[in-house]
Amino acid sequence: MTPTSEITATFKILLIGDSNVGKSSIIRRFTDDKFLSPEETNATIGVDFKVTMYDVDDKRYKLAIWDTAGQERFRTLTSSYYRGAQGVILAYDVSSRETFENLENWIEEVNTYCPSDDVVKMIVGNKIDKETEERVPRKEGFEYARKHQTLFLECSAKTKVGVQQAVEELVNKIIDTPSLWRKSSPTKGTVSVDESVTSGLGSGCAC
Ligand SMILES: Nc1nc2c(ncn2[C@@H]2O[C@H](COP(=O)(O)OP(=O)(O)OP(=O)(O)O)[C@@H](O)[C@H]2O)c(=O)[nH]1
Repeated sequence: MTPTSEITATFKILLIGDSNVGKSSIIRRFTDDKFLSPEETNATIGVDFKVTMYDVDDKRYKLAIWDTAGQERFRTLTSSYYRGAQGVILAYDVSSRETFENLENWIEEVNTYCPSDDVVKMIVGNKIDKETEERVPRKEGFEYARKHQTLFLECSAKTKVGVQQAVEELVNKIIDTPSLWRKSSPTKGTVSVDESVTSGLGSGCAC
């Protein structure tokens, strides 16, 4: 595939979920194919984001993936995180039932800030490499996602399993739902993007 350098659209994707479930690690694995050891990771403060390209069907999409703090005290300006987002990944840690149960609060937050028709949601159970008897069964995660009409996948940022698939499945769903991102642009014949996506980029740290 030789995608043109023209960007068809920019998508804003948000990762939310309890502290320590591995949101930053999922993003780092997806964008840099790296995993940092526990000693090397720090809690996210406020919000951070990474920008990466996604090529599919000879088209190029720009992904701005926002990494939000799980810790309440580091969460500020919550409503602005959601502005202009087309996709939200709600992450939990399969080895921590508490983080799974707290999805209820995160779903509520998404529903408060994003009308359900405006955003594609995906629930992701991370850390499947961890062997623990308390593991939240895959079936339970799947059923929960079905109840809330979201996509669902399990993954491990550590071993890489499922990470790329999770992000790509979400993005493909956004691409397949043009009403989420297309603004009519009859004269140019190209897609323009909600300006709040790109204006949000200016306020973050592109590290
Ligand atoms: N075993 C295992 N550990 C992981 C995995 N993903 C992340 N971790 C570890 O879990 C810890 C938390 O990871 P982070 O990516 O910082 O978690 P976070 O959700 O971004 O945390 P906040 O920034 O506080 O919201 C770190 O010690 C990571 O090394 C995984 O897939 N498997």
